[in-house]
Amino acid sequence: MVLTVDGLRMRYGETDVLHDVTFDARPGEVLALLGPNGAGKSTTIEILEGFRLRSAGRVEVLGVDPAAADERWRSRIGIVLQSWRDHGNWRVHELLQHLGTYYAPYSTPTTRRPWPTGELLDVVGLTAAAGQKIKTLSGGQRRRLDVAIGIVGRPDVLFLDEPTVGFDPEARYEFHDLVRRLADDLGTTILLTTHDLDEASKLAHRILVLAAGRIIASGSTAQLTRLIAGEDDVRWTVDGEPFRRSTTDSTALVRGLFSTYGDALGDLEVRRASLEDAYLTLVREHARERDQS
Ligand SMILES: Nc1ncnc2c1ncn2[C@@H]1O[C@H](COP(=O)(O)OP(=O)(O)OP(=O)(O)O)[C@@H](O)[C@H]1O
Repeated sequence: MVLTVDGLRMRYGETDVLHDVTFDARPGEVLALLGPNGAGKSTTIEILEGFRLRSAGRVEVLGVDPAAADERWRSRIGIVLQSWRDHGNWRVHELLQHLGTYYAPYSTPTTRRPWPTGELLDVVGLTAAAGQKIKTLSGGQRRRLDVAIGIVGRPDVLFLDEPTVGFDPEARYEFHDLVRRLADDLGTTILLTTHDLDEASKLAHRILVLAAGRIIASGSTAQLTRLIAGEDDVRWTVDGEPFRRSTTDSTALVRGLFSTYGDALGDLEVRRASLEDAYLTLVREHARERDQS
């Protein structure tokens, strides 16, 4: 396993913000951590990055406890922080070239470090902005630079905290493509947090839903949507009069409608349950249970 998290707990002062969080990740797996504000996503990711000391539990990243990790371990970890604000007067390619030098001693025959600047600029779509000063970049270009900084050392594990905030649709599409290539072609294991359910659904092999410091569900998009009963929303008209029903078996319902109404049936619409429905149901049910206990 590339990531192993077992019984992770985190307490700030008197408040427990992570209770018994357990999950793992295989090489090349993309995991998305979803959850409402304050659920503990950033805290979890910061513990895995070695930036926060946990209160209890076992955590291993590439077989090493991040709390006791050395520079060699750090050279294999990529982190995309919220936004790079330093070095405004540096040019994009200069900064990447400079940061890349830190990784050179950790190059191996199988993983050449750092990523050559020209290739990296191309991969993140910043070739045209290579000579620009960082302070002149647009918000989206800055975010692409953040991603480039995160992967300049060709990490084995990449942590992305809300990576596409502020991206336009094209930048988002390209970023998704990049994440998929990192995972599929290079075997990079990726843990990302996002509030964008569509993003989680497109990118992640597995989604972990975190609510109030606990993982309340995990699985692929299809598995999570299947967890929720009474999901599909079916609408139709009979002689112009509208009807609507929720059902777990829309195929059987539609078959019945055709046999009962034949040609009088119109405007048939079946809306499959989405990850959003599943997510909202899970989080609301969990909040209700907590309020009752
Ligand atoms: N340094 C800190 N000291 C005390 N409490 C903190 C600290 N950092 C975070 N918290 C609390 O821990 C809880 C989890 O916060 P965290 O930032 O991990 O959530 P999150 O899921 O990333 O939220 P968001 O979606 O809003 O980014 C919150 O209740 C937050 O107020």
